[in-house]
Amino acid sequence: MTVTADPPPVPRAKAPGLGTRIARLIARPGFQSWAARNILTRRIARREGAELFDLVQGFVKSQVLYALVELRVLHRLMSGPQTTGALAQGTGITPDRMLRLLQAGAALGLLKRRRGGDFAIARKGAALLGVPGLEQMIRHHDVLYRDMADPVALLRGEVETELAEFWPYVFGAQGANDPDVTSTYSDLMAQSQGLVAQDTLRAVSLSGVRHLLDIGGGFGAFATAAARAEPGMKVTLFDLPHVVDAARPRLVEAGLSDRIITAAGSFRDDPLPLGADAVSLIRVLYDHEDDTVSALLSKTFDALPDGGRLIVSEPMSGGAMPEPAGDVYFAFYTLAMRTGTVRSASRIAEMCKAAGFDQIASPRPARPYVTSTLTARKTVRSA
Ligand SMILES: C[S@@+](CC[C@H](N)C(=O)[O-])C[C@H]1O[C@@H](n2cnc3c(N)ncnc32)[C@H](O)[C@@H]1O
Repeated sequence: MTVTADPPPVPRAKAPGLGTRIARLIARPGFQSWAARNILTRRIARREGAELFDLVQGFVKSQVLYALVELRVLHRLMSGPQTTGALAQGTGITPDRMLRLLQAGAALGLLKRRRGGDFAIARKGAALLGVPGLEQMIRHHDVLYRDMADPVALLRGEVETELAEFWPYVFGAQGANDPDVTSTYSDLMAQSQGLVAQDTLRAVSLSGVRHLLDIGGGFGAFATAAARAEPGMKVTLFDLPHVVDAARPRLVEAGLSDRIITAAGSFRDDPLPLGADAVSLIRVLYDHEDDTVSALLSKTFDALPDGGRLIVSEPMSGGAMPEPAGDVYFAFYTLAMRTGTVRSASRIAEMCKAAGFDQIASPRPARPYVTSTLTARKTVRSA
């Protein structure tokens, strides 16, 4: 961890506003101990104290979760309640240390400690196993964890992050030609895509669309879900050559290869396929810097006919109303990727407007940690 000299003090406001005066009062240790005892404030003080401690121990919780997943404790409990000794077997972990992990898992609500001292799966633990891609996501966090070991250095841009190598396609079509690499990232993406597709299709109607162009469509999970939702609609899946090669057999397997055609290319360097009256960009923009996004939105605008629709779906920043998934997890994830960023719906709307789109709408997301959506239209104004 970098040893950081204290940054220079900021000038103290001579006539601070009410918010600052209250904050100065709350920050006094004497006030804190008074508030913890006072009958009117003690409930709030205790709740905030517990919330603060939760923030402090956040990384320990994540690492406990990682160990539970890595040791397949949740899976093993799906066969029924187990003793600590049975769960320690074959893990290389002594029973007393396994008990520590199990106690932690129970404290996190993933397991239940039973009266006899053995452990059972809890509802939340079972739900974790039922979310597609969640275990894989947790397991690849060893990389993010290392990248964030020194968050100040990460913010200063001094860390050669591993995530940047894990997702090399973001550096352009050239970096993505290793089939092993593209298949690793696309598997992880495809696992979580079902949920994203579900929430996107709930938030956005594709009714009336004849032909959808899914740019950066990965293995085709969204294309597949969209084609099933709109049986009369044709879909073109556009992505980098190796990704498209991997998507094709999946589309055949889904029995949709006649309605979903693939087009290989880079949206940076190649023209977009023409003929679609709607374009979807699902988890594509947040991988890229503003210049690339602006160029892509302009290209998309040009490729659409009058009245054409644009659908953007990805985790977003809360903007003026910061939000935990977008402004904590995804903001730092994209920082570790060293390209791209999460943007608020209003920032994406601004960029869409600059590209020529109008009728921009962003429905309230049902699960902002899964995705948020924005829609826009191309309206050609007669001179
Ligand atoms: C984060 S993934 C999202 C994939 C899919 N839409 C999903 O939500 O699962 C971003 C996708 O954009 C594709 N992509 C990245 N750069 C691209 C480029 N220059 N041209 C075309 N596709 C690109 C990647 O190959 C990848 O499939």
